Amino acid sequence: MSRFAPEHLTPEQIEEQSAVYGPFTQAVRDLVDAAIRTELGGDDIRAAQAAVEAVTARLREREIEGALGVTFSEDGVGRPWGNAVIGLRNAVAPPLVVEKAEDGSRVWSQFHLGAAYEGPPGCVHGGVASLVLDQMLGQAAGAGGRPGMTATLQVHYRKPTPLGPLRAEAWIERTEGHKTWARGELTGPEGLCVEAEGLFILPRWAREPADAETRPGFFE
Ligand SMILES: CCCCCCCCCC(=O)SCCNC(=O)CCNC(=O)[C@H](O)C(C)(C)COP(=O)(O)OP(=O)(O)OC[C@H]1O[C@@H](n2cnc3c(N)ncnc32)[C@H](O)[C@@H]1OP(=O)(O)O
Repeated sequence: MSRFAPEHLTPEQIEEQSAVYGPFTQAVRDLVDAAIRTELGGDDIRAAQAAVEAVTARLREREIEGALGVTFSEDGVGRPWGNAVIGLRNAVAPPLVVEKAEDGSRVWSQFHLGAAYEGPPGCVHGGVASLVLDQMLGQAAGAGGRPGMTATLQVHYRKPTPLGPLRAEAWIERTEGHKTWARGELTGPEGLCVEAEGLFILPRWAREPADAETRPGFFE
């Protein structure tokens, strides 16, 4: 749990970093998509591999140890840039841009899942649907002032989820002490595909006063 770190950047510095890393990460996503779908072969692919390996070696000249974690500015706004679903700097993330209702009662996102997320032919992998809904339910809990970690997640696959444009929505169902039950759904152009319900718990280390010094801003 050491990767919740304060990093006091000004809004201008954050904007500057987003403007650099956001488009770069999108270019890496495009590379992944192109690598899956290209019909080139042989020498063209060997040349592309050498070019990609050269870029990777250049990037590794200066890198952090381990994962990116979540960094926070003084105003408490977090930057989960390494997150697998919403991370601005994570090319594995679609990424989802999550919107929330002003009163915090719901969150939703419209996004696109392409070839990199395929399970059944032409359809979203079930684990990816579950990944997206886990994040959305967690964000619904957070938006309602009830942040927590996923304790349970039950996923109901109602019909295959087509790759392409999708919408996810989530909300808090009920609360009890440090427990929050959230629900959500993933819909495609033809309607509901996946539903999920989950239990989110504010962990003991984040809620006990004895741990206040080590409590990350993430859970405040
Ligand atoms: C704004 C934020 C937006 C962020 C969105 C993030 C979305 C992404 C979400 C994730 O992917 S989180 C990663 C996946 N989840 C985990 O890795 C969680 C791993 N498990 C834990 O860290 C702890 O087990 C957990 C936080 C779930 C509970 O730890 P606690 O130390 O709080 O447990 P404690 O023993 O104090 O139990 C508190 C209560 O919860 C209950 N409980 C604990 N674990 C449970 C469980 N797994 N299922 C059901 N109930 C559980 C426990 O019985 C008890 O109930 P009672 O108060 O009624 O006695």
